[in-house]
Amino acid sequence: MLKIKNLSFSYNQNQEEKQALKNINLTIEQGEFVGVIGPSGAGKSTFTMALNGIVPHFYNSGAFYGMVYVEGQDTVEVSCSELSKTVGSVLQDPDTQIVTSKVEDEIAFALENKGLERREIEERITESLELCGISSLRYRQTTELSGGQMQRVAIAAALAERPKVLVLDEPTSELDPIGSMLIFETLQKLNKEHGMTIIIVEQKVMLLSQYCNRLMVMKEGRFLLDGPTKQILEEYKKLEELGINCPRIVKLVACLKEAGLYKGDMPTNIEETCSILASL
Ligand SMILES: Nc1ncnc2c1ncn2[C@@H]1O[C@H](COP(=O)(O)OP(=O)(O)OP(=O)(O)O)[C@@H](O)[C@H]1O
Repeated sequence: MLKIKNLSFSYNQNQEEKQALKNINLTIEQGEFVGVIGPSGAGKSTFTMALNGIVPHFYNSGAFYGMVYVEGQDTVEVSCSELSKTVGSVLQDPDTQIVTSKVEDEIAFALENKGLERREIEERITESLELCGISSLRYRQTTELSGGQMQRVAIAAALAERPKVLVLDEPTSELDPIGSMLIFETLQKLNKEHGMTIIIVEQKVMLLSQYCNRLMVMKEGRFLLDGPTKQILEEYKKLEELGINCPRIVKLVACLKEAGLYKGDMPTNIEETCSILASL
């Protein structure tokens, strides 16, 4: 479980510096699959970094107020490496995350540091590469990888650690639609079968609608909307005002609602939309 109390953060101690996070209070239960959206500069990356301890540990010239508890651990009290046993992270820029020269070494790196046996490490490398659809990259040099391949290697490395909580910051930004869907399918499997808590910042709202059970909408350091996915999609007018491009299925059903032709729930996927259309 993640519990955040009165969290505020600015990157600079300067009082006039704009706060990147402003008095955030929320709880995320174990097993939730949470999508975070919001315009550029809203504070999404800063929020993810507050969950894995990068904020405040790597930004110690900043001003951090409040508390973030991850599975009962206070992120200020516990080091990032200790926290990483519970929280896996996929950063926005995989270049900054990848530290070894060969893909399989990248996956093995944290596992070796944890002192796992060679056989266990082998199993986890094979499994996580398969889950991310990149088994063929196992013996490749990391410097030869495309941006999308790097993203998948970073995700595979995080998954191999089997964290209770996985925080991902735009992990599909360099992937095509099929590659992006494959990542979401993998995350869904881990969420459903292993109860992994997933918090993902993502621009592709359609994917979030399909896979997340909760959506949180951020602007200027605050969460303006937070609730079950369907409920947040009902707020399509506010989403558009915030500059968030709603999925086409939401736009279509919104037109039906406004024309008085449909009064039910907002769909979250194509199948639900088709049955709404068929019922008309
Ligand atoms: N290293 C930093 N030093 C100073 N200010 C920063 C730093 N990183 C981010 N900020 C500021 O903090 C605020 C929140 O930025 P953040 O990157 O968290 O937003 P975001 O929603 O993730 O944006 P994007 O979608 O563009 O990645 C912005 O005003 C940004 O300029």
